[in-house]
Amino acid sequence: MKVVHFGAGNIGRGFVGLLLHQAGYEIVFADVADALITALDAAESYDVHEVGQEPQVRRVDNFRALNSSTQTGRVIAEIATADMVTTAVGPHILKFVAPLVSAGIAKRDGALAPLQVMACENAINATDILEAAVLADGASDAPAVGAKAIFANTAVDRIVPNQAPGQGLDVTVETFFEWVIDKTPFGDAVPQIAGATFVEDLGPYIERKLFTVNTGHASTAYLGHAAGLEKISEAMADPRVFAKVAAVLAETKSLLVSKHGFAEADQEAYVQKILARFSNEYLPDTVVRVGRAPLRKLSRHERFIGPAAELAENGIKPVALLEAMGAALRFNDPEDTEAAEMAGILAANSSEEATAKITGLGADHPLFGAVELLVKDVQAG
Ligand SMILES: NC(=O)c1ccc[n+]([C@@H]2O[C@H](COP(=O)([O-])OP(=O)(O)OC[C@H]3O[C@@H](n4cnc5c(N)ncnc54)[C@H](O)[C@@H]3O)[C@@H](O)[C@H]2O)c1
Ligand SMILES: O=P(O)(O)OC[C@@H](O)[C@@H](O)[C@H](O)[C@H](O)CO
Repeated sequence: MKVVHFGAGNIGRGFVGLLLHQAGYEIVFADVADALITALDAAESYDVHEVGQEPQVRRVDNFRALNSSTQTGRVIAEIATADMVTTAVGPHILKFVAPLVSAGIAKRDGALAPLQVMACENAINATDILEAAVLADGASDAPAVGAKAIFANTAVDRIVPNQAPGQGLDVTVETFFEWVIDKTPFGDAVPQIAGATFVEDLGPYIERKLFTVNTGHASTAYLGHAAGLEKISEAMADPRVFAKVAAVLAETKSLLVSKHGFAEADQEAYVQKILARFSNEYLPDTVVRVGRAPLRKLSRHERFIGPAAELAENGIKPVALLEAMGAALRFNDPEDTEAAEMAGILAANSSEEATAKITGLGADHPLFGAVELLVKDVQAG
């Protein structure tokens, strides 16, 4: 069995690559970072260091690596004969990967079993985004794509920080992981991946993950950054940040319990587990990594506006979420291009225009006025 995996970064090597290796797949990593691809292709193996309680080291081998910007023909040929394509590149990058997936599907022998495509990104239904881009590419018409490939949404959860310089290809990760995959597109050909969970209705799991793990994580990052802290575990050790993050997760918990029918006690246990994961002091994770790309994180259906808008629609003011969003609007990591873009939007627009541009909310939405007040506050300096 062979998988072509786009994105040989943190989650690509430290989670998707590891689980698919353990499931017996040969991995062809495809990435645009030339030094990384050269090193991976020359290596026999790399190690995944799981840190925290019950630490482990796991070895990954049986892989090759290709540069997906300079070796496109070879990447397409690999996809044409692969069993699976996965991605971990970032939701905004899927449109750049799609033409290669589309060409690989077009080249595929119709007698082969359908290619199984899964985008492993932090976004609601990321695989649907990739599928839409593959269809828009037009190398094959929709019935031909439908006959030769199946697309399954997934929710992936494992904290993988940026890796220390000098660590080579090895990856440090937390011990916890969860990979939930929509079972319905696979029919009788559900892949055997130890550790992955296949479910009939993925929607609640994706929202639970994004609006608990990622909402809480981003809140920790922005509130920690505002407090002058560098590491996520340091932010969690600050009682004021911790209390605010816990309050954010109490708000999203109330939404998730009422919307999806998760048992209150189960969701509370999930929240407590996540707070402990953020506090893992063996994990060298930083507020700038977790806070990266604030415009993406503040967009309409993402981890802040998504749950806060639904709470407001239900007549509930999301107080703690709004405080975390205020910190997000002030995120000013000089290395982050979206932070600079956000500062430009805040400087060049009225509060109403900036609120609409950053959040995608309509001026008549019940959350709009409260977010506009945050925007005004940031604009006032
Ligand atoms: N790191 C985590 O804790 C974590 C956990 C769950 C999900 N995710 C999600 O996984 C995705 C990747 O995150 P990450 O932390 O691994 O980021 P990363 O920056 O470590 O890795 C992304 C990789 O994609 C590569 N890339 C960029 N453009 C590409 C292109 N056009 N073609 C092929 N490769 C390309 C980059 O060179 C990089 O190696 C994101 O959607 C993220 O939200 C991350
Ligand atoms: O990857 P992002 O930028 O969407 O979010 C940053 C972190 O919250 C994220 O990478 C988490 O570490 C991960 O989602 C845990 O499963």
